[in-house]
Order: sequence, then C-alpha cells, then structure tokens
Amino acid sequence: MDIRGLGYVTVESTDLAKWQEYGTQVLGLMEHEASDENTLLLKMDERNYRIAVEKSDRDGYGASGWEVANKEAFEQAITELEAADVQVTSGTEEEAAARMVQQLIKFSDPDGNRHELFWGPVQDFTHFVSPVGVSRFVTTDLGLGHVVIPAPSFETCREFYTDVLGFGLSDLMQVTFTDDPAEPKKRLHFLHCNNGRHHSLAIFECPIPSGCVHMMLEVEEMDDVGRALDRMEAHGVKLSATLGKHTNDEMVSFYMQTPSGFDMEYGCGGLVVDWDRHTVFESSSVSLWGHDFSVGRQ
Ligand SMILES: Cc1ccc(O)c(O)c1CC[C@@H]1C(=O)CC[C@]2(C)C(=O)CC[C@@H]12
Ligand SMILES: [Fe+2]
Repeated sequence: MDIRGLGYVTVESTDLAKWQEYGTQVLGLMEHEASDENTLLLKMDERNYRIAVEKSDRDGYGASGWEVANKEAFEQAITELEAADVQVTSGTEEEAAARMVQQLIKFSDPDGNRHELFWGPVQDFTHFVSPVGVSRFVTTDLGLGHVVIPAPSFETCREFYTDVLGFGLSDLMQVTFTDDPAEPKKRLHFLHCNNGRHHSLAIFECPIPSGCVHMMLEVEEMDDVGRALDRMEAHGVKLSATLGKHTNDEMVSFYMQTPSGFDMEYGCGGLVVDWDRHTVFESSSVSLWGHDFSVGRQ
C-alpha cells in the first residue's frame, strides 16, 4: 500500500464553539467557509481543511484520514485490505462530499482505532491566512503532522500497520509515565508512510479513553511556537508538557490540552528523513532537553 500522508483528521466534540475558539485563536488555524452548525472545518494550508471537528455527544478523537495518490492506488489499497480480511466500508457520495474528496473508505485497526483512506482532495487553493498571524504550517507532501494512537494489543496493531498498511518503522522507545521503577515499560513505535516526515503515526501500548495520545502540528518558524505558548496562556488552556526537543525527530515542541481530551503537540524543525539512508534505532531518552510531562499530570 502506498500511503502518501496524513491528509486530514476528524475530531468529535460536544462543544463546537470551544473548538472554534481553540482552533482559530490558540492554534491559529482558519475556519473554512463551508463550516456549519454540525462541522467545524479548520484550514492550515491550501487545502480546504485539515481538521474536521464534528458535533457529537462525545469528546474525543475521530478518525485519521490517509491519502493515496490516485484512483488506482485507492483501488489497490481496498484489494490489499480485503485480502488481509479487514472489514472495509465504502464512504457514500454524501460522505465523500462532506470530506471534500473523490472517494473514501472506512476501516478500523485491531484495537478499534478508526481510519479513513481517500484520494483526490478538493482544493480551493485560497491562501492560508492565520487569524492570529502564524506565518506557515509545514504540510504539503509531508502531510498535516502526526498522530499518536493507543494500541493495547501492541503486536497485532504493529503488524497491521506495517504488513497491511505498509508503514515503515522509523524508530522505537520504551517509556514509563512516572518515576516509579516498578512501572512496566510501554512500547512506543514511530511509523512513517511514503513521505519524509519522521513519523505520521505512532502507536503506544496503553489504552487511552479519548482515542488519541496527541496529534502534532508543525509551524515553520520557532517564534510561532513561542507565540502559541503565549496564546495558550492567554486563553487558559492547560499545558501538558513544557517546551523541549525530541531525540528522534529533533522537533522543538510543547504539548497542551485540546477541548476533546487529547493533547496537541505544537512544534517546529522536525527532521525530514531520507529513508534509503536511515537505520532504525531505539531511543532510551524522550528528549534532549525539556518536555516535562509531569506538569500535565498536576
Ligand atoms: C518521544 C517522542 C518523540 C517524538 C514525538 O513527536 C513525541 O510526541 C514523543 C513523545 C511521545 C509520548 C506521548 O505523547 C505521551 C506521553 C509519553 C508517553 C511520555 O510520558 C514520554 C513519551 C511521551
Ligand atoms: Fe509527537
């Protein structure tokens, strides 16, 4: 399977007004004009939207929208999913119109994480103009960022992503949440699809009620990371981890809460990897400096 990138994500929210303030005033995204009372479409580049927040009776993550190059790749993906006995649901014409794509399918991983796969996004090519002055988000052929999702059935999920969806292992970690030496280590595997972003997906060996550990958006300028921290403060949004620099993808970022119960990583300077030259490694430390996750647990 030839997945080119994370094209969009969907989020479920009981309070779209909260997400509208958070999305536009804290993250600095644009609201797309096709938004209505049931769906908030947040735009971060020339695409119409990258995050679709849907009105729901639940707050949490929705689905990850994976992009393939064209109809042939789309049909090939369906063939491969069905050969692997994955239950695939075709999106209706209405669903494709709502997602602003030519065609989409829906399926879940062995732990029930929801995915969509599509080709042919509709793009109006209007420029991204941030309501709060963010200069640019790093997207294009790298996709919108990354998402970390729970995979309690770790081995089965890992095989699903590598053997069925065709992700490659970028590197791996074994992490603990606390300083308790008795806490068993949990596996965290970073996976890439067919682009240079260090990881578009990571799977974490732990159940997470919101359906997502965090998602990550990358900005081009470091000052926009600092300004996002200022806006987070100003809007009373809770910090989940302090500013820091990751060992594996070299990203400088911080983490904050979203209105849907998972975290948002906001960063700059992520590595673009040449996979022909890369060798997989295990990092025994999360960050070169910073990223104090204990602030989020207080
Ligand atoms: C370690 C790491 C490398 C690159 C990233 O983009 C990235 O988000 C992380 C951190 C992942 C991870 C997390 O998101 C939830 C809290 C975790 C499990 C920790 O407590 C340490 C690593 C953290
Ligand atoms: Fe991350």
